[in-house]
Amino acid sequence: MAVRERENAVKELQRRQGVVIEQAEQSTYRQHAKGKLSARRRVELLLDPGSFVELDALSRSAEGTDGGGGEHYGDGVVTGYGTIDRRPVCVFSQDATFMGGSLGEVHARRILKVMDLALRTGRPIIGINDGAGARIQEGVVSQALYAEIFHRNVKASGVIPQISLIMGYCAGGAAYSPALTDFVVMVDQTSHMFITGPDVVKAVTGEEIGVEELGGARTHSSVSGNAHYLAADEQDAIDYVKDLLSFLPDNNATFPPEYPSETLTDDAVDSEAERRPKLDRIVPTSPTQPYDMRDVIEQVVDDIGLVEIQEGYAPNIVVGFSRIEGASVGVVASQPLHLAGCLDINASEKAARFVRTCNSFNVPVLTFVDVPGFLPGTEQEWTGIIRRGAKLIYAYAEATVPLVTVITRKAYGAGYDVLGSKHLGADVNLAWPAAEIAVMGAAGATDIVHRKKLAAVLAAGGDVDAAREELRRDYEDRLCNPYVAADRGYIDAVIQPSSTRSHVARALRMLRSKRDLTRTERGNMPL
Ligand SMILES: CCCC(=O)SCCNC(=O)CCNC(=O)[C@H](O)C(C)(C)COP(=O)(O)OP(=O)(O)OC[C@H]1O[C@@H](n2cnc3c(N)ncnc32)[C@H](O)[C@@H]1OP(=O)(O)O
Repeated sequence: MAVRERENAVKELQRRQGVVIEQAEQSTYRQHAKGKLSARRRVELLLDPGSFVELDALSRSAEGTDGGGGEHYGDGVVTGYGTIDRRPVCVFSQDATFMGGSLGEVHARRILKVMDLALRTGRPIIGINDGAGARIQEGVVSQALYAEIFHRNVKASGVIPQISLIMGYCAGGAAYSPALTDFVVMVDQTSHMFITGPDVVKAVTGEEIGVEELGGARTHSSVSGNAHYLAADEQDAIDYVKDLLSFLPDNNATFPPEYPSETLTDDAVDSEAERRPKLDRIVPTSPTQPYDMRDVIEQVVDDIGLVEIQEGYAPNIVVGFSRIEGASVGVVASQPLHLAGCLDINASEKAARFVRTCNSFNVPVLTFVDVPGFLPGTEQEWTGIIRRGAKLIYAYAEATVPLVTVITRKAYGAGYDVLGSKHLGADVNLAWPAAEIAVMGAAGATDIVHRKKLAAVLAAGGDVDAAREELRRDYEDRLCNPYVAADRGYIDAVIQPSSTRSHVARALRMLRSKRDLTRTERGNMPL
């Protein structure tokens, strides 16, 4: 190539790059007018400074489908890779200022390409969704390519972490891609997800509802459970994603990163310095008085505390990530502050999904139990507590990551079995001295088991209340304590609450080498 031709070729590249920059500036201006950040700026904030490498920046939408906008690059999406906390990740970010961020052929192929790259290289993928779903002008091609994205989401499920940020509209079938990912983060007031919008809802059902109430971030964080975090603004959403990634490995064949932390000494259990005396006073003496299980968690995990997931949804169970001795741990805890910590459908599904997420990504599960059982009532029975509660049993029973369980107070009935019991495969089970491990509480059990005896006392004109109290005490002493379970090895140790952190830390340290060694395809048959 002659020198002049080469100079012209470089000039043409620079011209095209100039168009991309101009487009980006226009997009920024239009998004700011709506109180939102541009697609590119979001990527910049998410990734380490200067680490973003864009792919397909000069791709163009198929001729005639770009709304007559002339030369336009990128087709309404920014894709590429970079690093977060120096760990490589892949990313895509939809640009709502081009054809509403709708998914046309080139737009979709860019997303598919970066998803494939993430899967091939075993890197997390973060999708920033801000688009109008299938591009109407591209018809079935757009629908088909959405299905290809769903297909990739499923192939990547449990293999690499997939995180969705919703930063605008995510409407129609498009919402199923985030739903297939591990975590969905929404921004208060500016994120909206729905299968059909308010107009269609009104036309079909006659119901009048606004877009915020139908599919806003608050609705999905507290009512539907579709969102895992309600961010105050876009920066908060991005910070939460970074936090999540710090607890997860790059893929299911590796382990989460470890962070510097104070390691407990080997004689930690009796070391005064490592005791957390507040734990000895947290559980109230009355079995019906609530307390905040988060106070217990804070005393056991490292100083970073708990990064909660689905905080506003099914608050009768708390789930989230933390660290112990600098290593990731997933925490599941019944919460006596709500519904007395009963398990219901929403709590069961929330916890089951979280246990499965931890199991996919080699994160040990630490369970705290104060559960009076499953929530009674027709509403729960008719909406499937049997089938949907069983999901939690399934999740624990299939988990192969280290499982450590601490019973702080009640572990009644099926609640005992379901929440990380030894019988479902937990590795280390601990109980506090006042734990009540039994089929049910003392009052209910006394009335059922001693109904005839109490009726006889009544008929004879005796003091029924005194008789009931005596029988209740007898039940508490004989059956409603941690020692019947400890006798049989269902509980490995009854521990003083203040030494819980040391016990848990040492158990997790011992379990670090736990692997699923029972896979039958490696069996050595007697040939
Ligand atoms: C398997 C997947 C199947 C699906 O995705 S089905 C879902 C199909 N999508 C939809 O039903 C959403 C249709 N769009 C809307 O409801 C609204 O545009 C939406 C998302 C609520 C945003 O509303 P606004 O913020 O008021 O914006 P707007 O309506 O003025 O639109 C901005 C520009 O985007 C364009 N646009 C919106 N949705 C589009 C689409 N699906 N395909 C192609 N272009 C689309 C719209 O024409 C407008 O363009 P322009 O700026 O006027 O040139």
